[in-house]
Formats: sequence, structure tokens, C-alpha cells
Amino acid sequence: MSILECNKLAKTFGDVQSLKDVSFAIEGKGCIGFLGANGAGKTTTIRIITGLAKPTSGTVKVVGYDVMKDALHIRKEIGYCPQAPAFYNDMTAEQWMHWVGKIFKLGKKEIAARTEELLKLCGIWEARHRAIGGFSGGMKQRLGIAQALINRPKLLVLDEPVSALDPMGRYDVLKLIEKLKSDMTIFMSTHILDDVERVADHIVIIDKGSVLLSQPMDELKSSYKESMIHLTIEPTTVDLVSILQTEPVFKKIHHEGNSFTIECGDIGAANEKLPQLLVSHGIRFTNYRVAEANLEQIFMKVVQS
Ligand SMILES: Nc1ncnc2c1ncn2[C@@H]1O[C@H](COP(=O)(O)OP(=O)(O)OP(=O)(O)O)[C@@H](O)[C@H]1O
Repeated sequence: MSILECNKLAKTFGDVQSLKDVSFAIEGKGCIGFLGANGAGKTTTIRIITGLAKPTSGTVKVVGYDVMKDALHIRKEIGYCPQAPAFYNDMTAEQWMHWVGKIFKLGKKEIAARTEELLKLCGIWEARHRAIGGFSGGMKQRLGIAQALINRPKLLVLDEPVSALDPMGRYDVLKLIEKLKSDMTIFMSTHILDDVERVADHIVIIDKGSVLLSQPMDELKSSYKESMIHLTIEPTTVDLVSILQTEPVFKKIHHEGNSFTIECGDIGAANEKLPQLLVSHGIRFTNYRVAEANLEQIFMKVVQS
């Protein structure tokens, strides 16, 4: 059974079609990176998944329950932390967690135990008696995550959890996500691709309101394995570009003077062919380096194609 399943979600606001066709399914635990440019439709999708907005058409299921029809049940299964979680700033972190526990109708003992467990997990236990108003952005985000976990949800939804944070805050929140993802499914929107590349096991790309791709990270990387070879050669009169252009495995050749960047179809075949060609034409090289496509290059290719 899928943990999260969006089926043909569409949403219009007056004349604006925010979502056209958002369809994807996620199974199992781990971190899902939900990627898209500004205005692609990430927040609208997240608001529908968490039951905060209704789609114009289409359905969302969380652990098999329809978000619109089984709203009460879904509340137990989803934890949600918005980009800028709001708190009562005069409260301490501990008071806040107790307050949230009461909203979820947990018993006193359970609230106390859960508060200790979650504040420790999220690295805020030492600061539990401090007023939230004095917390850094990263601490507030981690407290927002702790709060979202009070009800032991199977799905944790995070809207841009690191975008507004400084490098230290981002590091702490990503470390926390890394720790949590073995116990639950984390659906996290972001446009910071370096960060998502570090923690995500599955990628969903949305553009102009439609999902373009939904794939496990390792599969995605190997299907876009189209890699590049960076090569610097010693000065020569041999026309290397013309030689490379006769071999289909070298798809695109960029060069500036003696430095070449060669986009390859099959990196294995290219890695065999290129040294042979260099040797047979008596070309010496000073630098030879293979670079795999990173998530940013993959994202640009998917969105631009
Ligand atoms: N309440 C609304 N009324 C009108 N248009 C809206 C509303 N909410 C969203 N939109 C439009 O829907 C589209 C998708 O917006 P959304 O906020 O979901 O994108 P996003 O991917 O989260 O962008 P960002 O990264 O900038 O937050 C945008 O064109 C936006 O202007």
C-alpha cells in the first residue's frame, strides 16, 4: 500500500491554474524531495495533502485513506511543519509541546514522555525552559518538526524546511531529517537541490502544476548517468574535435583552447574509447576527470526537455 498517493490533482484559483496534473505514489519509509521552481505548485500540493486546501479535482490518499473523506483519520497519520512555523513566543519549548499534546488529547504522562523524547531527538532539550521568542530560525524549525511528530505520524510533511535558514541551521535540520527518515516517510519540498541531494531517497519534480518525474534517487541518477569527461590536453596540431565528432558516444563537445568538456551517452564506452583515440593520435593529456550528472543538472534537463 502506498503511504502517499496523489491522483490527477488539479487546482484553480479564479483564472489561475495552480495545479494541472499532480500524480505520483510513494511507498515505504525514507525522504522524498519535492522539487520545483518558484510558482511550480509545491505549496498548493502540500496544502491539499495536509487537508488545508481542497483540490478542484483529483484525490489524495495517505496510508490508504482519502484526505477529503477521512479527514479525522488522516489527522493521526500526518505531521506537518510549514516553512515558518508559528508559536506563542512567550511560551517555553516545553510548555509549547505540552500545549500541542493537549490539542491531540494525549494523557499527561504521555505528553511528558513524548516532550522529553522529541525535544531530545530534535536537539532542543537543553533549551526547553527558554522562551521560544529567543530561538534561532533553525531551533524554531526543529521545534516545529518536534511538534509535528507528537502524534507519531507515518507521514511527515515539511514545506521548505531549510530555505530560510543559515548554513548552521540548515545543517542541523538536515541532520535531523537524516535521523528521522528511517522511521517514517518524510515528504519535503525545497528548491535547494544540494540539500535534497544529501538526504532524499526519492525525487518528485513538479513544473507548471504538473508532475514531470517521480523516481528513486539512485534510479534517477543512473537513468541520467549521461556523464561528462573533463579533459585537458597538451598543445597539438591534431584536430581533436573533428575526431571526437565521428564517434556517436561523444554527444556534445565544448572546448576552450586545450580544455574540453565532453558529454557522453554511455560513460563506460566513452571511457574506453577516449584514451584509445588519444593514444592513437599521439595526444598527451594533463587532466582527465569523469563527472556524473548531479541533481541540479538532472533537474534542469527534466524541466527544460
Ligand atoms: N491563493 C491563490 N490565489 C491565486 N493564485 C495562487 C494562490 N495560491 C497559489 N497561486 C498560484 O499558483 C501557482 C503555484 O503556487 P505555489 O505557491 O503552489 O508554488 P510553489 O511551487 O510553492 O512556489 P514557491 O517556491 O515560490 O513557494 C503560482 O502561480 C501562484 O501564483
